[in-house]
Amino acid sequence: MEKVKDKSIVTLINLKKTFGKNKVLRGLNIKIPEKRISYIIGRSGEGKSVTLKHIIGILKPDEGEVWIDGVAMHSADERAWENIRQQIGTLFQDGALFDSLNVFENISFPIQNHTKMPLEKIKNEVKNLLEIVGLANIEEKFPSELSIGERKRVGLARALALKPKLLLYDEPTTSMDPLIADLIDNLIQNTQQKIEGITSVVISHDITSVMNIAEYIFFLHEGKVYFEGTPEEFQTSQDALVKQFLSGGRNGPLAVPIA
Ligand SMILES: Nc1ncnc2c1ncn2[C@@H]1O[C@H](COP(=O)(O)OP(=O)(O)OP(=O)(O)O)[C@@H](O)[C@H]1O
Repeated sequence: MEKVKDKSIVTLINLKKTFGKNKVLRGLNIKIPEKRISYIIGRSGEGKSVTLKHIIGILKPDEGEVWIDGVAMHSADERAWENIRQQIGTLFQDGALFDSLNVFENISFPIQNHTKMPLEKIKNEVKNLLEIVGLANIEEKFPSELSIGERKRVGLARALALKPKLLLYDEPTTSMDPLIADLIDNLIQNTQQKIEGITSVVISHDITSVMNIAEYIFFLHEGKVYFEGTPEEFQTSQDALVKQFLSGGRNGPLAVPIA
């Protein structure tokens, strides 16, 4: 299989994706740095989720290249995608837990599906995963008995179950009150610190979270990366669009405010 030399875990090259007349990605270039927390940000509808879906292979590009961990996924078959997806943990907006399964069954689901680990070991593993996300002794509970924050934590524990190299968060703090948003920001940061070598990618338009915890930022606009850099570079940018995004204001080149 084709390999690249660079060490970025995800590289998207000149990615193009159109739905009907809607040109969503128009030549997107992204190189996600390894072992850091990167944010992909931008206005609603700019293609953040579409980008994420290309990274997990739910969507295929019309044009362009998707490289994951050195493998050319744009020319890969479904089997190769299944293999690579085992290295990717995804935390969807609502945690995406199975309502009819308890916490133990939810977290152990990927382990039971993809490994032959004996039950006793799985029990230990689930306990460890719960510990990483700051929970204990809730294995028997069902999702309906959990708070939003707990559901997110359980979703994260499940995303971590197969020890992924890459962790994707889809709008983790959207429509959360500021206290829960803070808690989730801490969770993202703690997870990054606790799991050696992991790379985190967060899709967000929550500018507070971005500035609190991003180590690197990609700002999408009109189907491309309009600006990329560290939070400091973002904050000191004199670009009118970047400044408007930061302030969330109505005044600036963006016709509609951000959030
Ligand atoms: N499967 C699809 N079929 C048709 N159009 C789609 C599909 N998926 C996304 N789109 C369109 O692509 C555009 C970008 O959507 P996307 O969900 O990536 O935006 P976003 O930047 O994540 O926005 P938000 O912050 O609101 O979630 C939208 O206009 C959306 O309607």
